[in-house]
Amino acid sequence: METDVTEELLLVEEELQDVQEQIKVLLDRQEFLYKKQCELKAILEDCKEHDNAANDSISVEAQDWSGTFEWDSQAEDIRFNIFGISSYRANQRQIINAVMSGRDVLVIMAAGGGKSLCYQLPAILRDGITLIISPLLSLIQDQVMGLMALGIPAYMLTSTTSKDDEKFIYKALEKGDGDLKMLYVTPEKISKSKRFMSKLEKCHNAGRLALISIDEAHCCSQWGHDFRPDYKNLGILKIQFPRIPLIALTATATYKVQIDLMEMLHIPKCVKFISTVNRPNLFYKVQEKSSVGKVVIEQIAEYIRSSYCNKESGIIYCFSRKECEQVSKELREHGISADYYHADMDAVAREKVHLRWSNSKLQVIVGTVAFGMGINKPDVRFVIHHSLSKSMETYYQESGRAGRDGLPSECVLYYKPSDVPRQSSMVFYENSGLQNLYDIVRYCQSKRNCRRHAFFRHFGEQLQDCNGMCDNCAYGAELVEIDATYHAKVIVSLLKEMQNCEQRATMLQLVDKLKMKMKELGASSKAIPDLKKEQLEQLIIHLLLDHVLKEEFQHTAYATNAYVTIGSLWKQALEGKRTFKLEICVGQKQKDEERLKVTKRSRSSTLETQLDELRMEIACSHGGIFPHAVLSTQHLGLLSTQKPTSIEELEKVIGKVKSEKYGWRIVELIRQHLKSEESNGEATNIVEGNENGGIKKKRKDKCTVNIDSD
Ligand SMILES: Nc1ncnc2c1ncn2[C@@H]1O[C@H](COP(=O)(O)OP(=O)(O)OP(=O)(O)O)[C@@H](O)[C@H]1O
Ligand SMILES: [Mg+2]
Repeated sequence: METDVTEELLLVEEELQDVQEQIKVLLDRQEFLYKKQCELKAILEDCKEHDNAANDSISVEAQDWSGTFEWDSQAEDIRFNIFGISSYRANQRQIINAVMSGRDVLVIMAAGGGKSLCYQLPAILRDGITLIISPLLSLIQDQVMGLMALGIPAYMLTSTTSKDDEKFIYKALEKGDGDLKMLYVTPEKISKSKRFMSKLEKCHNAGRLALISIDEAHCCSQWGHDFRPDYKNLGILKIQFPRIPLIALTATATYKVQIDLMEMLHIPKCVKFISTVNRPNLFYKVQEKSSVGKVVIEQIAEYIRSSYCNKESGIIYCFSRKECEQVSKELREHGISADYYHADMDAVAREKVHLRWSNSKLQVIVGTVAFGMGINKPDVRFVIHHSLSKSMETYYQESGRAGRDGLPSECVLYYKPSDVPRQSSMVFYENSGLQNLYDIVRYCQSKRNCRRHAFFRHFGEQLQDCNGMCDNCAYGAELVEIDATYHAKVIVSLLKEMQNCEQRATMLQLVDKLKMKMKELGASSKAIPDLKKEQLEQLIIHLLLDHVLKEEFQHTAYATNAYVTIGSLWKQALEGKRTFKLEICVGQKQKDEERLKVTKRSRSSTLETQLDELRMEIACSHGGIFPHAVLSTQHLGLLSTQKPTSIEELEKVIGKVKSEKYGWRIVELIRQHLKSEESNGEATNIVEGNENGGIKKKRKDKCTVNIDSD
């Protein structure tokens, strides 16, 4: 009798424990939902307020920013002849028109979308000085150097500014002396320098303050991913200079961040331009990662060698500082020009690596997340993630550093399930850290769904066509489905047993135990296939995402360990109420040829390579400006197909300013190229000189346009 009661008591206690666990899961969920509910209610309130505000100014809001404006032809002239940009990208023209009309503007445009032009062009068009606030010295230096190279009087007032320049700037602000069009400062200048603010005030009172631009504006908001306390004080600008148009720009801002920005910067009636998060030129791919480190490096090195033999620039993101150093060392051993960048290095060493890479003297930078916002290089052709990022948002931003010039580029994420616990033990204490991580894990585990669609869903945007620009759309893997319901059951029962003995297991330990258990059970038949280690890991992750399992964490003196235990829905698996399928890749259709077809724009001729070398040489001899400030990669492509041989022809491709500055070197190189082509008998062209020193070309090849300079 007593034993019966004891047994029943045990059962009841077990069930109670079970119920308590489920309650805990539900309470966690409840707390999460309450938080979400509060956030959504706040947003709804803001929406109502903004709708009311918008109704007040409905006549102005209805303005068509793509219409005709008095500054149109002057703007076109500056766009082409100064910036060398042949046409506007989406929203650029409308934004410029809104700013020129004196409106406050909020711009949300993906990385590389061309936000700088949206304030730099009006800055040239408008009379007076434009003040630009940017968070990082390196970003400011890049911008000022690029603008100076175009002959635009742009300056910065930072800790690195010389006394003479400082004097010049203050005089220009106070008295209107000297030629100053754009002034870059960090937010600290606004919040900490009374002297600067008083000079700015004088500039404004004399009617010489034309425009205020706040770049990387998400730094204002605590809800953004890169909050900077000094950005919080920028609200003062609109209070002190209410009539000066203000443009705030950022690559990503959730609705909550947008509302926050408008409030903090005091621009409630701003015109908002929100562009898509889509980066159509980026090819997204998830690559199965070997569990052997050396194999991964070999694969990455081979990928870079074969796909980017012209030393096109790339970034590799690693999980830890140690891994960065290791990966870059091993890549060098494989003949890849690579170096590392992380927060443990001193600022000078970091800057040196960054500069070598920006000048294309180093092909690959291997960095941690510390290698972030300051990256301004437009021609990054590939971003490889050696391990997965901590969220979809971080991955979007990190991978988005590829292809800022709009040309085809690749984003490859090397994924293996055993990388998940490494990340989860870092993020579990963050607000929604695990949920965010599991979102990107879902992205990695998916072998069928469009990668691009995952981004649209994440950012709450309507789905757009991928155009075959992700691995799953371009060459879907050949998959077989394996029924892993039995394995799931064994996993749960194993973990239950361990729980009863107060034992725990990491994912790797669980896989080992599982392999032994399956052997014991004699489970290796057609119905119950023998799964490999990686496949079992994949299944465990699948069960984690489905709440059948969950992760638990324990701090030790050296690290935080992640353990796998049973999750809220463990019973469904144990009782076989749910089937679990595992998708296994058995091959990929024409893998690399397909990828290369969609992403590679092979260099059409040696001319493009020669032009690339020339732009580097010119960059060096012009005070170390960046090669892309001399000619963009798009320019290289255009020049090598159009082959202009006179300054007049060249102006039609790269605009007047660049032609005047670097034109003869470029024209000379193209002429030499045409001559050597002719003497090698490679070309079918007849090339002859004309009296202007230009070269008349009669071409048979289809990609060349006939332009005669006389
Ligand atoms: N209309 C255009 N046509 C061709 N290239 C353009 C155009 N507009 C801008 N670009 C080029 O695109 C690249 C990225 O522009 P920009 O630096 O302004 O991007 P961004 O939106 O500020 O990106 P990020 O968020 O990364 O700072 C630059 O090389 C720029 O010259
Ligand atoms: Mg920018």
